[in-house]
Amino acid sequence: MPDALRLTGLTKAFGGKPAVDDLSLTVPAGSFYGLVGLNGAGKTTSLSMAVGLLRPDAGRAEVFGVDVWTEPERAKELLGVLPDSLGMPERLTGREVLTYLGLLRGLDRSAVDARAEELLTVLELVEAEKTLVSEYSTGMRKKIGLAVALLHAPRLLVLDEPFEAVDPVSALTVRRILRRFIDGGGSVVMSSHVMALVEHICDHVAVIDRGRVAVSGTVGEVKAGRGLEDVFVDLVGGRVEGAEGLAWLAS
Ligand SMILES: Nc1ncnc2c1ncn2[C@@H]1O[C@H](COP(=O)(O)OP(=O)(O)OP(=O)(O)O)[C@@H](O)[C@H]1O
Repeated sequence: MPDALRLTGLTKAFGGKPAVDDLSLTVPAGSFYGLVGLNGAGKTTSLSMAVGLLRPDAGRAEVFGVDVWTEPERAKELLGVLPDSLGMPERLTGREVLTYLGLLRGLDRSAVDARAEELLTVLELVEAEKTLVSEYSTGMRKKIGLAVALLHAPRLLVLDEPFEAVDPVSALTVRRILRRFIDGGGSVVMSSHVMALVEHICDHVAVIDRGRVAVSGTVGEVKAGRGLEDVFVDLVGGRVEGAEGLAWLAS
């Protein structure tokens, strides 16, 4: 079986400043892959190029062997995406968003209705289903975004910080949903800043540093008997200044 995601030499600069620099990464089918890195390391830019939301300056992105840029329609059938900033139809309710996007993706009405019902229930958005998306909290937006990503039963989920701002109970639900998705043959790539979470739920991890892959592999290989946080800080944290200044805070 082809790899779920294969990124080869992805490169992107903004205003001449490299954000992603010749980044290559392979996500095996069936894996739960975590991407970690400091703020501004290039995770969102890489994931956006990986799913066809941002055109790379150079490099390729393939989903199950399908090139995201030359065969976008085929690739998008295989992909479920939770982007960093959700461009949602703000004047629709959560249910309306699911119905609208489900029909747009070619699902028939009864399938859309049944799946929307189930997703809203499982993600505990039933109370909010009459509320316009513009009035959703940050965590609710993440959850409806995840529902949108799952709606057409993709084979690969690409999730930019899916747990950010999600309450602990919902986080557990999302973890269960993702686990079930993997157990059913799906593959997941997600970015996160929470090392403990990545260590616990992912089987593969890549540390992104200044637009490149600093290290990647199975979580066991990357950790090499240590904690993921220690490995991460050793790899990318050494140049960070401490908080020795700020003496005025103690006054
Ligand atoms: N649209 C843009 N215009 C200009 N610069 C950008 C743009 N998008 C990203 N960058 C820059 O590219 C670099 C990588 O940003 P990116 O958002 O990919 O990092 P990240 O690893 O996702 O960070 P975070 O963990 O804070 O979300 C940063 O220096 C950022 O300022």
